[in-house]
Amino acid sequence: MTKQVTLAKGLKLDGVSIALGNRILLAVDHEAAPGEVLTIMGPSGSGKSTLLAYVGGFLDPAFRATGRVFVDGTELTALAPEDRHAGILFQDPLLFPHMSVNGNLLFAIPRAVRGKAERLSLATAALEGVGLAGLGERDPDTLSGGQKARVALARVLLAEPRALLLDEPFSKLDADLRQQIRMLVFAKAHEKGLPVLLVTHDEADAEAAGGAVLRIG
Ligand SMILES: Nc1ncnc2c1ncn2[C@@H]1O[C@H](COP(=O)(O)OP(=O)(O)OP(=O)(O)O)[C@@H](O)[C@H]1O
Repeated sequence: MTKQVTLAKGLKLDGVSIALGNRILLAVDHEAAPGEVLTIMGPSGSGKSTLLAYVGGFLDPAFRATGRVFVDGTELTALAPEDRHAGILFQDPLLFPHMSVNGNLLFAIPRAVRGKAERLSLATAALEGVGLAGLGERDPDTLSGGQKARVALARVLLAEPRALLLDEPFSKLDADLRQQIRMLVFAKAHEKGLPVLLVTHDEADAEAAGGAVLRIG
């Protein structure tokens, strides 16, 4: 019989186990509240990115995974990857270089938002929300590292994610900037009630995140 899941809001990793060949890479069971950052730490190769891939629906077929992942009571693992709406940030902001900042932002807005003016106003508000008002026409290559990270955050939020999956997104930023950007990311997640899975090697990130720390490996 299927186990009942009682968590109504937030993220639940329900008996998640991932194996590579005959080796169990990781086994986790955890719940995180909406807006809570669940930090995942562990040595290189312990499976941190693999866990994010399982949640997001892009796990390489070389792995065997079992267990269920819920966000706000919806089982993500029962949905196709494109229906999971996981917002992902990597080390690199991965902005589209051939589009302006606004182009990058407009690209992320769901197609259900049809009006051109409405789309532009959402993009403008998102840019303002990350402290970059007025930079919409800029080419991403002309932005600083911190500004690129802010655009990447605005873009991921515009896609209306159910949860944020962060794979060492602050690791290329220097200390001051790192602190600014991570506080901005955590504040936005909290404001929008988004659960967050944060992969990091940095204890200061985990401390700033303020939530539980899952140590694997
Ligand atoms: N496509 C794949 N096929 C086979 N093995 C893989 C594949 N992708 C990753 N691995 C292996 O799975 C293990 C977990 O990798 P993963 O990238 O999740 O580790 P990680 O904890 O995120 O490491 P790091 O901190 O170095 O980023 C590693 O041993 C890695 O070599």
